[in-house]
Parts: sequence; structure tokens; C-alpha cells
Amino acid sequence: MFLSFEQVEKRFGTAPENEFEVFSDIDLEIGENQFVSILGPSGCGKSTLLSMVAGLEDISAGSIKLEGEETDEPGTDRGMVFQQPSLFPWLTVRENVMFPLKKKLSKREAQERADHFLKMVHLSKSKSSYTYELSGGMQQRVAIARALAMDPKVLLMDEPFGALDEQTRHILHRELLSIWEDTKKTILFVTHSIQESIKLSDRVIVMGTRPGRIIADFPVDIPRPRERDDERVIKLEKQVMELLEKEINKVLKEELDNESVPTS
Ligand SMILES: Nc1ncnc2c1ncn2[C@@H]1O[C@H](COP(=O)(O)OP(=O)(O)OP(=O)(O)O)[C@@H](O)[C@H]1O
Repeated sequence: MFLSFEQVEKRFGTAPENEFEVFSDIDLEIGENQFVSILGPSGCGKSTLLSMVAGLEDISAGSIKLEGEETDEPGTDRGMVFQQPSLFPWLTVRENVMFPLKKKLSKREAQERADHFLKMVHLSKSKSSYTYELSGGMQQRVAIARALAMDPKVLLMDEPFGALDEQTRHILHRELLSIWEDTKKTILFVTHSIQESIKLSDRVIVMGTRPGRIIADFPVDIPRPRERDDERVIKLEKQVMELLEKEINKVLKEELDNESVPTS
């Protein structure tokens, strides 16, 4: 399998009293070129799971393998895009995309590569601008171009459009789908939006919490582009919503119960 998770577990803190388990028993297989979204209540461990694939967070037990190789160290085979684009404000758009390429390519090759991906995200005209001169959506496009320019096998996206307005998000959805179709990258996409996950992905993985685990794996066999008023989209949205609501209510109830415990 292209990307596989086997009995993955994550604990934070030190045993016994300060240790807490975020999730366990995560088993997941993702095929090459798949676009997979991960949904789940806040705190269920979506970002942690993505960081583990990126090699930025230790795995407490089990294994995550990309084409058979453990992902326990960061590597150029995995590109990450966060909600905040974290660009260098003292560099131009083009220089930001070139930055990680400098180690492995000559300056000219890095420039050509950066220009290719900036064209893909429709930023050719802004390549000499500084990133603080760009809108939020344009900055996120730079971050996507920078991640793609490394030619990763997997693109890991952690709520990449979460901070953008609806119109910009809509445009970036279209662009991301077209990039995905052109580059055939495997994408793992964390989001809070059910609509976004159904609109974009081949599969929607739903995580539950306390204990964190995978509670559903919905294939999305609806031809793209997917319209919001398509009956099949509405039906799936409802199914995912019901499941998520149950999980969120469980968390709320536990929090309320904890608050109502009398303190002596
Ligand atoms: N470095 C850390 N040390 C201790 N606890 C952490 C650390 N990072 C995350 N956590 C905890 O692990 C749990 C999962 O966090 P994570 O950010 O992965 O959840 P999430 O599902 O992505 O949440 P959200 O949807 O709110 O972004 C949370 O309870 C969080 O407080």
C-alpha cells in the first residue's frame, strides 16, 4: 500500500499520571493519487496524525509507512501546508518557493521550477512581490506552490483554507482540484468542514474522540465538480453530520459533567 497506518497510537506527557492518550488503533490504507479528507471533533488528533506522517511528531506505538518506509523523520517526500502559510516576509514570492529548492538545484533550475509552480497557482504576475503585499488566499497559493515544488509523494494539508473567506476558499478548491488532477499527488487533507471534505475528496475519514479513533470511512463516488445542491452530496453530508454531531455532543456532555463535579 502507498501510505499505510498500522495500529498507530499517540500519547502525550509522562506516565503514569501526566500521560494522556490522543488516539490508538489507527489502521488506515491510502492508495497512490487518492485525495483523502480527515474530519473529526476538535482535539481528536487530526493535526497530530498529519504531523506524524510529516515526521514532525513521534509515534508512540505502531507504524506509518510511505511506500514501505517509516515516516519517523521529516523528508522531502512529504510536503506540508498549514492554515497559516508561514512565508518569509523578507523574500519575494518567487524566492519563497525557491528557498527549499536551493540545496538540491542550481539557482537557474530552482527559478525555473518555482516559476512552473507559481504558474500552476496563477501567481506568475506576482512573483516579484513580497508576500506581505499579497492577500491571504494568494499567500496560501504561495505555500501550496512551495510544497509542490519539492515534488513530494504526499501533500499534507492541515486546514489550509480555514482562515480564508468563502469566495476565496471556493476559488482555491477549484485550483486545488485542478492541481491534483494535473500532478496526481496523494493528498491528506484535514478540515472542519463537511462540505469541503465532500466537495474535494475521494474518501472522507471521520475520527471520533475519547478515545480518539477512526469511526467511519466514506467513499465519495460522486463525479466532480460536485454541486452543493446535488442530492448525493446532500445525503452524504447528512450522514457525516449525524455521526459528527454524536461525537461532538459526547465531548460537550463530558465537559459539562466535569464542570459540575463539586469541588471540596
Ligand atoms: N505537543 C503537545 N503536547 C501535549 N498535548 C498536545 C500536544 N499537541 C497536541 N496535544 C493535545 O493532543 C490532542 C489532539 O490535538 P490535535 O491538535 O491533533 O487535535 P485536532 O483534532 O487537530 O484539533 P483541532 O480540530 O482543534 O485543530 C489535544 O487534546 C491537544 O491538546
